[in-house]
Amino acid sequence: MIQTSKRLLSYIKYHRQRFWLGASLLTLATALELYSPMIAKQLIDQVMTPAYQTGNLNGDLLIVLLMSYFLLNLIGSLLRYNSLLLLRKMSNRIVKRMRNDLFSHMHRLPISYFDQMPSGKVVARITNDTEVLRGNFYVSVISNLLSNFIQIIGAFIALILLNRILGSAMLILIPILIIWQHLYTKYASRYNLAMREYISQISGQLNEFVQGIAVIQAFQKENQLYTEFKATVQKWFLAGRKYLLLDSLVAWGLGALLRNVTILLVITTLSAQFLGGRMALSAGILYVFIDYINRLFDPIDGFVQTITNVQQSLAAGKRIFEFADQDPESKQTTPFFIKKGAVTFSDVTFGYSDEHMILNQIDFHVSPGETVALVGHTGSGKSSILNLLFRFYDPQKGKIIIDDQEIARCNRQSVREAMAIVMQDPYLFTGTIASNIGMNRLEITDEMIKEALRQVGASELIERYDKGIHHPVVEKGNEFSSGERQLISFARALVVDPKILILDEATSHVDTETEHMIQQAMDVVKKGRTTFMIAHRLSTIKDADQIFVLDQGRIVEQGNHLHLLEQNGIYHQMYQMQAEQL
Ligand SMILES: Nc1ncnc2c1ncn2[C@@H]1O[C@H](COP(=O)(O)OP(=O)(O)OP(=O)(O)O)[C@@H](O)[C@H]1O
Repeated sequence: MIQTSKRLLSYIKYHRQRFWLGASLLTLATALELYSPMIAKQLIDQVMTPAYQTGNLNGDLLIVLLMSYFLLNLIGSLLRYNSLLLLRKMSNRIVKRMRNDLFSHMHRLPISYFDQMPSGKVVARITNDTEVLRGNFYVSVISNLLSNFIQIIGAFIALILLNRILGSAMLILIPILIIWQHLYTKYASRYNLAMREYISQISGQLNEFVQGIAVIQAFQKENQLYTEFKATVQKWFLAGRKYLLLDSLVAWGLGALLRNVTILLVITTLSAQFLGGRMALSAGILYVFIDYINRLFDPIDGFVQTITNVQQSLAAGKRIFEFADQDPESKQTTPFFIKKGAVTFSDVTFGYSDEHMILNQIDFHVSPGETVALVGHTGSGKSSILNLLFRFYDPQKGKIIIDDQEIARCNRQSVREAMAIVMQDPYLFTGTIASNIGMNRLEITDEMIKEALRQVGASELIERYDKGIHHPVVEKGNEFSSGERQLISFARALVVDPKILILDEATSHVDTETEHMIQQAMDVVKKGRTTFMIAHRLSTIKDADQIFVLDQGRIVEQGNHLHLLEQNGIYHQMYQMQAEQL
């Protein structure tokens, strides 16, 4: 908690001037407002009481005091307004910085982090949690704590100056309030944290629902997901109810009770000070005493809300820092240079977790320009080999060497830049056809993009739209067929002219005609490059120079198509089965 508060406060250092100016204005505003009951006291004791007793009204003094009261409060309001403005500006800037930092941190995290973390939770860290800090912490918490603190101290000093004994006696309120706040904080934080956790789960479920809406509807999973969603909302509701009950009881019920009892005790004590039928103190003092007691309790009531805000902010801060503290991928600086594209896997063993290995002692060598096909039953480890080659993950044991350089020792980005990958389900970004192919790299011109589209046989996409390759792409390219999305991603791979190309099951989801079109595009893209491909249809890999047959994370057969058929093993069986299905 203390650690989180310190870290949250440390962001203020970027906006020191704004903060100190805001805090000083707020202190001044609170102090000025605190002085106003003293003017009211003068008004009662020096103008109204004598006027009643003598029948003469001191008009000049009345005007001076009324004007002073008015001016004091006006200046106080203006100062408070300006200080809040400064603190809000500071808060917006801090959250802007945090969001940018978190975003850039996010894409330095290893892919394995996202395997365990639902995307909704990551989104919630960068949007909701930072928003809590913006609204609650950097404005409400800081300004309330500061002005409440000054108001409480000021009110106590004023009460002691007005009546030393009674004022000092009221210091007894301090331990009572501390115990009260302690108990409240203890129980409220439990429910508060639970509520935030459920909110985070709700946003995770929503995210999953929106992303998978097509599959959900196709498999009529709406009811099941709705039931799960309702259950989480119910948990949030129950935690919220407990929190509300506690909050109402402590914040409002007990607060009002304590305030009224204090006022009653003070009035009783003061009214006992009668001397010969006359009060020993003025009406002004009685008024000012009650006013300061109210001013003492106002921040105390507000304090409970502030504590709620502090807790919400600390919980949000804790989650943000947990995310920010995730170790980013180690950053090697050695640049990776690719000359020919020779790939060697040497005794590679790998698992997504250290306990369970998925690939075992994988050994192979691929010469520059060769086409390699990976085949095997589902879950045999084909995609995992490509994940390692592209350095989405690093192996636990063994080496992956490209052109004499061990990729695990080289800068990840430069390894990835040397290759191009065409994924099973190509992802199109919001932008245009051109930006999805050139990926906003300045060295790639419109002409190069058009040429790439022509080469993969997608000239039609250039002519179809008024804006040509600058036709907008929205919603992950839903407007395009899966074959067209595939062709766009081939053009994306082709335009960077990579030495190594990775094709993940590019033809498994399309019809025969599109497959033929994609097959032709693949032949164009593969030319002159080392290509790794996974294809479930064995007919598409007949021409591969090497075929690796995987079974339970091991290469069990290896060779070209004819060689593997002769071996009469798994490949032969798979080929026969597919031939029978045709
Ligand atoms: N991100 C991941 N985290 C944990 N385990 C994973 C992950 N990705 C894959 N696996 C596991 O690794 C094993 C091999 O998966 P892989 O995707 O490499 O197989 P594959 O041969 O490509 O299968 P398919 O043909 O179905 O795509 C599977 O048992 C799978 O459950």
